[in-house]
Amino acid sequence: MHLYLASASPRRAELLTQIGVRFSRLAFPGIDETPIPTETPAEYVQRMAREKALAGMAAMPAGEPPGAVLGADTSVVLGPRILGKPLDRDDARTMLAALAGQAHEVLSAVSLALPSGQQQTLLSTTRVWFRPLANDEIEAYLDTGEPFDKAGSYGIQGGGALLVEQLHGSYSGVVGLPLAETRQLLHWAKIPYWQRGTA
Ligand SMILES: Cc1cn([C@H]2C[C@H](O)[C@@H](COP(=O)(O)OP(=O)(O)OP(=O)(O)O)O2)c(=O)[nH]c1=O
Repeated sequence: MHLYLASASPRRAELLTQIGVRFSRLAFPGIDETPIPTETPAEYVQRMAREKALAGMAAMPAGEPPGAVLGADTSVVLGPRILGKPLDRDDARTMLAALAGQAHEVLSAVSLALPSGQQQTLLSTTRVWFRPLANDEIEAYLDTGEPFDKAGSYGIQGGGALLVEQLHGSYSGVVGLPLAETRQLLHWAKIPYWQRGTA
């Protein structure tokens, strides 16, 4: 069965390519990412991943071969707060100052929808420890431009690696696509990985 990736994130496409999966990217209209006040962060990221996969399925252009659609969502959670992508530099600064010297959780959900209507969603939780950060370091990191399209305002796969002291969980989950869980979903749908010639 063909696989479609319902994501605009270049990181998710790179991670799928890394594990040797053949797929096409699907352009789909954004979904409403507003949290429901009563849902937990774990419920929120799983709902987002599920809805992205379903929106991708609904937006599949007529004439395309039927296939499975993968969607994913990543949020940074600090205490009761869900930190999404920053609105602007001030917002990114506030997030980084809050994360400095603390542990937080990165929740990453991945969801696979099949043409039959079946769908499975899995969640990965990773604990990340940031070292303490001086204000001028936060400004210097903001100057790299890296924080602005990333949940929690950092990218562990880039210069943000220097903010992190320790991690317990899934590195790929922090980057945006938890690969152990993704492999389980691919296996469930009998979609092959470790294919040659995808990288
Ligand atoms: C914490 C962290 C997040 N991120 C990124 C992963 C996601 O792309 C982004 C979180 O936003 P998401 O809303 O999960 O995804 P997205 O809008 O980028 O892409 P999509 O089209 O699939 O909805 O933050 C990193 O790249 N590195 C990190 O260390």
